[in-house]
Amino acid sequence: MELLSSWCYKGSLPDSYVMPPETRPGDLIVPLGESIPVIDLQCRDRNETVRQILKASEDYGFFQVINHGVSEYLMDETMEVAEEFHAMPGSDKEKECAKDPKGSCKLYTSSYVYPREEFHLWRDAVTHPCRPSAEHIQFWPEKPTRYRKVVGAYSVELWKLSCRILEFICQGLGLSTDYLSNELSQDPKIMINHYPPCPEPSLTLGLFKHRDPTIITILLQGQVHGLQVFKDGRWICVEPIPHAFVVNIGYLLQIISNGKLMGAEHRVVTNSRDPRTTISFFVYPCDESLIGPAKALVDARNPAIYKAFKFTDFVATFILKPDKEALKELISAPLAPFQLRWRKAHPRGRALPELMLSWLPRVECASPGTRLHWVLLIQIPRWGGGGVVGGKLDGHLRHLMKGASPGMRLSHVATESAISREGASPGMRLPHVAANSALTRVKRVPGDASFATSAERCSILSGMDNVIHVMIEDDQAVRKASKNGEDNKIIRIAENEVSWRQSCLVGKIKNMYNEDIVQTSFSADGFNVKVSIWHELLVVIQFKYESARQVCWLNREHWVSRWFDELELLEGYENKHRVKTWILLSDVPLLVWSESFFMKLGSLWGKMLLVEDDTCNRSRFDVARILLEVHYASDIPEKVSIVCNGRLYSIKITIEAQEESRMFIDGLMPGGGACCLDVVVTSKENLIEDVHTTGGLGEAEVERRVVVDEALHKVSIFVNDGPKDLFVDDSFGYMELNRDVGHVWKTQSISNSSRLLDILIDEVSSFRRDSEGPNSYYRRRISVPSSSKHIQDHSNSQENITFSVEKGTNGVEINTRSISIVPRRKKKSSTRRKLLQIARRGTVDQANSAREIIVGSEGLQNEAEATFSVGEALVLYSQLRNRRSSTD
Ligand SMILES: O=C(O)CCC(=O)C(=O)O
Ligand SMILES: [Fe+2]
Repeated sequence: MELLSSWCYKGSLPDSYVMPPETRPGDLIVPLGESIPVIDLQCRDRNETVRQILKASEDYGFFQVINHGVSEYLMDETMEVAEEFHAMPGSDKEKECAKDPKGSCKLYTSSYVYPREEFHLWRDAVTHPCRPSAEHIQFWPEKPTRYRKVVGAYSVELWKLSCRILEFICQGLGLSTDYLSNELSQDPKIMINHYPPCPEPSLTLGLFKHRDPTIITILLQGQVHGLQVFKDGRWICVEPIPHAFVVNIGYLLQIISNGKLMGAEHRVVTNSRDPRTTISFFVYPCDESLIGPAKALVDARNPAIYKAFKFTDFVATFILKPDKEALKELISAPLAPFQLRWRKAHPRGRALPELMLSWLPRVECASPGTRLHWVLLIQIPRWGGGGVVGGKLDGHLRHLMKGASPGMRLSHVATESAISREGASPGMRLPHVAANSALTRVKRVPGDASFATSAERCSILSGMDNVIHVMIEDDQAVRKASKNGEDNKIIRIAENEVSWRQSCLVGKIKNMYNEDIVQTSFSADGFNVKVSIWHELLVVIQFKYESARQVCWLNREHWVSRWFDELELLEGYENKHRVKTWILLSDVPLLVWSESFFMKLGSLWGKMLLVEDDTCNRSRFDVARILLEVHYASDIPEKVSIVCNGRLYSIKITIEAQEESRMFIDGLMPGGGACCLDVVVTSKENLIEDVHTTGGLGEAEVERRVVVDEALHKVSIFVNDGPKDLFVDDSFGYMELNRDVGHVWKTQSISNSSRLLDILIDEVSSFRRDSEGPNSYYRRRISVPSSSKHIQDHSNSQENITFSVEKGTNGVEINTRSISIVPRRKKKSSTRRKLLQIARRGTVDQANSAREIIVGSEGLQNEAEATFSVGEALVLYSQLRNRRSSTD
């Protein structure tokens, strides 16, 4: 093995240096533009430095440091010595590097394994350990004569610099600052690389694309270009900056950080003009050190993706005898079966979600910006029968499912492709999939399986977290990958499996319609479409052909104005769609209680909009409230763990309210979650006083709410109460009433077989005391544009319906009607909760010239009951009307 620098100046590039085409640098002009971050270590604000370093380490795995404290004179001197060393005759270099019988100082060309190499690299290198210097310096070269002195001083300075940078990184990761200041970083080595000018730089490389097998590497790269970093499929040049150091995260730190930091891949290209000499300071662990993800960075949501191993074993498989399979075996954590997250609230109905487990892997797609969501449904035989529904299951996925947990049975896997509907028949005891896999909905039938308690489910689901990567690839790649039996952490989806999205639109149906109506109307217009529910207020409209979608899209004005509030192409919509969500955080340690903490925390899952005043002002510590904008409320975990001062704290997260969510008339969210009104509290004092006099609620239970929006939201309420025949489809009494009164309520049935109705009430109004005394009562006010004629018509009623006249809030006397209802039988369990929810919601007062209907109930002491009564009132009213028309 002859050193490159001994012969390279004569002649052309030998064949053994010509790389295979896919490895060659080819066009050597790598576009400038993006560059790796440059960080000033003299910055006074330590936290800012930490932030910059962490961000660069996450985004690039590379950064440059300036004002790092190492003397420029020493840097220059060391570079001179390095160049002088490589300029010496080969025989001298060999002699200078052979002083240690154990071979600690190594001189080689290309790589350690030159004789076994298929292709050689265009470089020479010398490397030796440098700490503790007393132990090693005796084996270092003595020529050039100042080698030991200068490189010795340089090693000391670089050691100090590396310790500083490691402390910054530890702090940024949330580890103790000395987490890496032990055997993990105690065995640094110097390597001096030399890349002579190369006759054919486009055909060969100075170093292959690689990750350093280090904790970090600090490189002095001199003035000659050559180093390139691979990011997002492109090569980025690392610009030489005079007297800066290039720092990169090594593979080992990637593992210790459990993948949070990136051990970025890089390579060295050569050039035909200038020799290039660089000095790497590799921060290595001691041989026997155990490497593995830091415990503090691992939890249920971030399961360990690596396992612990001995550094020597790593060196053996990564450097000495590179073997990808063996390396993977050595470092990869065993696969947990799959990641499951249980979605608490089903968007469409209370009874539906109970068995629904949503599986929302972190997704990596081939095309940036696309995001796939998977919903996975598991049926557990104990809780309901049923078989496997939808057979077309990705092989990898099926494999993953095996052994999920004894007793579990896979019933249904839905991807975004409409694959799994077949086989499901109405009435089947099948949980319902809707949220993320609109096309797989199976209609629920009353009397579905009885469901397990949440505690049972949670215990089954615990310990099953793992992250699955989903990729979209063309068919060929899929076939190839499955032949190779590739890592089943990656699920490959053939491009054609997702191309159906190109024939879809996504829309928000106007409140008075439902998906069945829209589907019928599309058919009437000659479009063969399938309309499926997606998220809470959205539908996906799938056309048979992309061209049909095109036609509809071009005519969208027409469609939108008739049926939809919004209509969009499906592709890309997922990333755009966002919902506002209030989040309650309980058990927050006081140690971290600050606005900035909450801002940071919320930003983990979406865009932080607001930290509630009470939280900022520390008016209460039992719970903190923040408002977030997220893609999916299900992106928010149920629990988050934070480490502070070395202690682990668990913060409980409750999704409290969601913009424009629907809720049942009893104040419950479909699915049993909390309700979601955004309303303005006009006066806290009033509210408290009012509530006091009802005798039902204590002051402490009344809570001020923050206004989300200037405008008051429309509120949708589901009514699931009332005589069956009146609550079917559009034929029930409400519609009648609405038409007469002037579209007071827009109604919507959810499904043909269901008695759930959706009533949109334009405005929710205040608790209002109408009179003093024992018979005082509170009313719920609903503003509607009503016809006074109609009201007059019915101003005398039997059946407990009475009408009265009141002053409008704008001072104009208008006709209003009060429907008094006999109080319902007292509701048991949830009444108090409802009451609290309503009470918290507070009052709304809005100047409104509209006529008003007040629905209250004498003797009723809470608005929840009154709310219930809306339905009842309407039923009574429509009965009354029916009777009247039959007597007419
Ligand atoms: O010489 C360079 O620019 C980079 C050297 C390098 O990547 C290494 O030594 O691992
Ligand atoms: Fe490297």
